Amino acid sequence: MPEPVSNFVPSAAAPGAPLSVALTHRLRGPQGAFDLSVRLTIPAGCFVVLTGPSGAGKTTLMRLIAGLERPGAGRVAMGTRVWSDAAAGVFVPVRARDLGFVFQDYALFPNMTAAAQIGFALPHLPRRARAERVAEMLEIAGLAPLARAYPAQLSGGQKQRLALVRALARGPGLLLLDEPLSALDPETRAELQAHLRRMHAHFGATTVMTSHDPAEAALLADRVLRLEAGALVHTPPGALAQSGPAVASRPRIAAVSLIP
Ligand SMILES: Nc1ncnc2c1ncn2[C@@H]1O[C@H](COP(=O)(O)OP(=O)(O)OP(=O)(O)O)[C@@H](O)[C@H]1O
Repeated sequence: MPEPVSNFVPSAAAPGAPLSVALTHRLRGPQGAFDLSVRLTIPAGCFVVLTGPSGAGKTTLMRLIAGLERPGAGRVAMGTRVWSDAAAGVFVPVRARDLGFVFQDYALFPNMTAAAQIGFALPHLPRRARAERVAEMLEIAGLAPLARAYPAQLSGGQKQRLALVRALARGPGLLLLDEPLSALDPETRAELQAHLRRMHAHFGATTVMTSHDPAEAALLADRVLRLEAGALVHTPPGALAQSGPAVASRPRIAAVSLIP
């Protein structure tokens, strides 16, 4: 049985902010060290899916954007706000960045109810406003009847919907989703894909999601990017459904700008 999905009507998208990344970071893989070297600009409100083989550096790139790791060199900026600039010694800690993130393993607190998990993300709000916001987010996630449930009482799809609204509760400009659907069965995964698109339309956050699934990437993304051995490579339209040629035969590109 498909999970019940909230019947809320998406509002006009609130604009996120453009994300600019120009960084280099040394990775140490099993076959030796290599550079993650990425330059891209993602326009406000754009939904980008990042694909590529295992070990290409997708998760590391997400962590560098989030501020969970410091880039070896280069700069990350969200709109006019510089989040990290290695040369200038700027590094805004993750908690001070206008972003939300969701990872494959939910990262929910096992001892907190669904409502408390969302409330935890809103410490800046007065009690009443926080309770209202929590109720609204539970409604959006289709989890209102499960407000008092603990993660162990939720299905995989419910947990991931909860993780998603928790990440969105503050209305972040940027949403980072690292393999958020890969632990789900195919039916729940399809349901969550539709849910993600609705969330994106509703909240309007600039979104970067990693996925190994080319069909999922094509379905969800405004733009699909492919990372191979630390570098972005061109992906001609239609090429994503096939397995790509070897890295060496692909044109390497120094910069991808998604600004029209
Ligand atoms: N903090 C780090 N410092 C240096 N190297 C790292 C660090 N974290 C991961 N690596 C290495 O960088 C490479 C890329 O790892 P990463 O997890 O980013 O790849 P990925 O594309 O997300 O892979 P997957 O699709 O399997 O999740 C791996 O070889 C890993 O061992």
